[in-house]
Amino acid sequence: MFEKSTWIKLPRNVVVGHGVLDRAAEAVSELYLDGRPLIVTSPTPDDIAGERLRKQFAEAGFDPVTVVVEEARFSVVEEVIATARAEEAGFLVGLGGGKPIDIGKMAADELGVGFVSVPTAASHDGIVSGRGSVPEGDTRHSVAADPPLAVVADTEIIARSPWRLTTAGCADIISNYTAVKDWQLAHRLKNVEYSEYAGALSQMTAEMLVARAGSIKRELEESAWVVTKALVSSGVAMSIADSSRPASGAEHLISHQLDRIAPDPALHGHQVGVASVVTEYLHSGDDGEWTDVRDALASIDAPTTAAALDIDAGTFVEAVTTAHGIRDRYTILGDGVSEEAAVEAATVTGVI
Ligand SMILES: NC(=O)C1=CN([C@@H]2O[C@H](COP(=O)(O)OP(=O)(O)OC[C@H]3O[C@@H](n4cnc5c(N)ncnc54)[C@H](OP(=O)(O)O)[C@@H]3O)[C@@H](O)[C@H]2O)C=CC1
Ligand SMILES: O=C(CO)COP(=O)(O)O
Ligand SMILES: [Zn+2]
Repeated sequence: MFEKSTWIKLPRNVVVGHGVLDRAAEAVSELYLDGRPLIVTSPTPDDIAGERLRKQFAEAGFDPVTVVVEEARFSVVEEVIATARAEEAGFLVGLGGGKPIDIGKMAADELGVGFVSVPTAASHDGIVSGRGSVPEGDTRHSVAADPPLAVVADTEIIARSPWRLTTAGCADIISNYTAVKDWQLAHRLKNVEYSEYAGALSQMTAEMLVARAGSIKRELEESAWVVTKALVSSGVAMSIADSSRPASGAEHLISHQLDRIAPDPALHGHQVGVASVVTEYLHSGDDGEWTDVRDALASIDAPTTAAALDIDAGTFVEAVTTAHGIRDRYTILGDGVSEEAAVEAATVTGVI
């Protein structure tokens, strides 16, 4: 008897482009959400776009309220939930980078209300995905949450955000190459469920971004367009898989571990990018494709070494040798990479 079933949760309206912030109320109106919006933002995005969003919602009859968050912590998620209840918010809008978007997404999920993502930076695929991540204690990797009902990504605003945030978003996408390899490996060795559609979409997203690396330049708004579309596509792959597997393998485990042990971790996308050079080497060896991953990162101006992350060699190697233990996710790290092997891989690839 055929017993398979699937339930794919996707954003309904994805609006990307120059000046689309002014269409946020229109995108939200189409969702038939009830009640007032609580805008969850952080100081800089609030300065850049808060007033424009509030005015627009007010003119559309939405009566918005705002909460400004400064840190990504569970206690802040609880504070946002309390504010949403006190203000009788009907839905939440995350305005900013990954921090306010994740907090808004997780609070909305807990409250059982709709969530709309309005990214002002394209720093990783969490701005469109059904994952929430708060860097606290042992839960550094993400937890499932409903994906945004709508994503409104204004490339004019994103293009003006710090360049390193955009290159981090690109590197998060480039890491999909090794994430898919890890997923396929886990499928072969551990019978982990694998989705051909999600795997192919994730890999193609990385390939398309690399093919368009020539358009990814500091001064071009097209960079914001290319990376945001790729982040949406990667988010869809995760939604199809109902897991972050298509976009998160061993390179993400290493980055999550760096977040725990490095005195001053770098941006998520930059860390996963550098780690994927090493995990690609572990997958395919000396003559393998690690140089392609490194060159792809270099082509979009992302770091390719631990030093460029401002992380010392010892800390990087420690992350590689201990990352397998932080999550029940089989990858090329297996049940642990020895220190010698980690040093060898990181040295041959020029990461340390
Ligand atoms: N859900 C997921 O799958 C993932 C989630 N994450 C989470 O995302 C967060 C990191 O994301 P990231 O985007 O780097 O974090 P932030 O939201 O902290 O943004 C990074 C910085 O950029 C500033 N900023 C945002 N937009 C603009 C803009 N347009 N112009 C100028 N400055 C701007 C922010 O200002 P300000 O200081 O005012 O906020 C902040 O200082 C972490 O909390 C991490 O846990 C990371 C990876 C995956
Ligand atoms: O960052 C992500 C995908 O790019 C989310 O992955 P995690 O589930 O490892 O947090
Ligand atoms: Zn990521």
